[in-house]
Amino acid sequence: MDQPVRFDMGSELWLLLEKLATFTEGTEATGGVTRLLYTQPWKEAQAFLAETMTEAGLDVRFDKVGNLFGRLQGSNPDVPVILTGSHIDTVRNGGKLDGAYGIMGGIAALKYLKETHGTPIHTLEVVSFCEEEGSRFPIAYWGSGNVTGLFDPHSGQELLDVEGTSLQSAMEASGFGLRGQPDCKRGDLGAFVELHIEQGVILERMAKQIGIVEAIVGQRRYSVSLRGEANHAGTTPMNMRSDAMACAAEMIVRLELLAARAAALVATVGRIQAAPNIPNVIPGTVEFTLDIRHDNEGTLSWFCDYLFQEYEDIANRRGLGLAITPWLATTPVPMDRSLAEQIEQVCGKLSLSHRRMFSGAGHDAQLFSPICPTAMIFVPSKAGISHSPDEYSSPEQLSDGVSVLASLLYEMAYEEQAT
Ligand SMILES: NC(=O)NC(NC(N)=O)C(=O)[O-]
Ligand SMILES: [Zn+2]
Ligand SMILES: [Zn+2]
Repeated sequence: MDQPVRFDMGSELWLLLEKLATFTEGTEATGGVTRLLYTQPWKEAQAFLAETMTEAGLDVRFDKVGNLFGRLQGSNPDVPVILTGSHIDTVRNGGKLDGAYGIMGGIAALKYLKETHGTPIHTLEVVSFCEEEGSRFPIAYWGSGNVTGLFDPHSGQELLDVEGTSLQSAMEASGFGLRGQPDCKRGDLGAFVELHIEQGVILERMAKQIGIVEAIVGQRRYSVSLRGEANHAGTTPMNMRSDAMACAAEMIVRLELLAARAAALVATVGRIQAAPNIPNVIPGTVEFTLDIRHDNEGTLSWFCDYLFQEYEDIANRRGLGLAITPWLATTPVPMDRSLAEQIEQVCGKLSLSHRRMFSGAGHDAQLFSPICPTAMIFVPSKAGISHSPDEYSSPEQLSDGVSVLASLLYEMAYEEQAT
């Protein structure tokens, strides 16, 4: 490919993404998408993607945990595979693009390369990772974590969703996690490139068409459990309460105050559950989640240690029991420098404005960075909105991202690499 090609495929992409978005729990009145791991909408979406990959001329297969791969076989079986793709699961009432765009864009890129340039030297694959968000079970990156060896396919017995269903049983009910199915861990990967929406407002504010990710922030997730005493809302004087909800409220306000003081750190309480969750009963127990992120591992650790000491003091002063359970810890991860430079050059050839940046969102790419050269390509998000039905990027922006991905994959897989 002497001169990279700038596609105009955004409208087609949007049609495919709109179709993918129909695979959702309930028809959210807000137009949001809810597609959680191993649910019926998840199965239907993976089946639709398998069809789409097949129509694109790719060889299709699932691995043991339900990761879906579309393969464009290369001429040289002795060189590593170049992988692209993203995750098919969503948050509850999320958008149409987070994850889905990287899969659909990867399929479109491989389809174009096969039809235009035939067989590559390196095998190219596009993957639909079964899960990344951590929205159903207290684990994130289940898909890429099994491909990179971080997780074992049969380590999900103890992981329960809010209904008490284990990941293992949900996986088997979906036809995965069975003996004889292909293993997940890959040892043949030469690079991973993920196309994704920015999910932030920097590219829009800076009027840049492409984001080149230099690093992905570190992330910690916890469950905080408080044990007080359920009691009558009408007959229990204020100074005789062991109120788990009031304690949680004090902790959540404290979290916001401390995070606001720690530059560039973000902290979120996304879920809270009270029991017995009845208006006229003082909550005896409350459980809430913490999601804390920063681009520096030392700051992340320091902040969590400081916060949890404060939580101990608050719980002791109020006479409540406190348990803090970690369930996700990822360190800040750099992307591959030379791939970032290569993307910069592709953007130049395509006359696409671009800038280097951090990702405040987590991505499957962060699990590949330690095992092979890894890169991420961002396209702008309207008003920076994501994890919301209002998540939007224009057809032109989506198309620009695929143009960059296709040009980069061509250079990586079709051109003899300088040794
Ligand atoms: N692309 C994402 O939205 N990733 C999300 N998921 C994880 N696992 O980080 C997140 O919360 O940032
Ligand atoms: Zn997400
Ligand atoms: Zn994502």
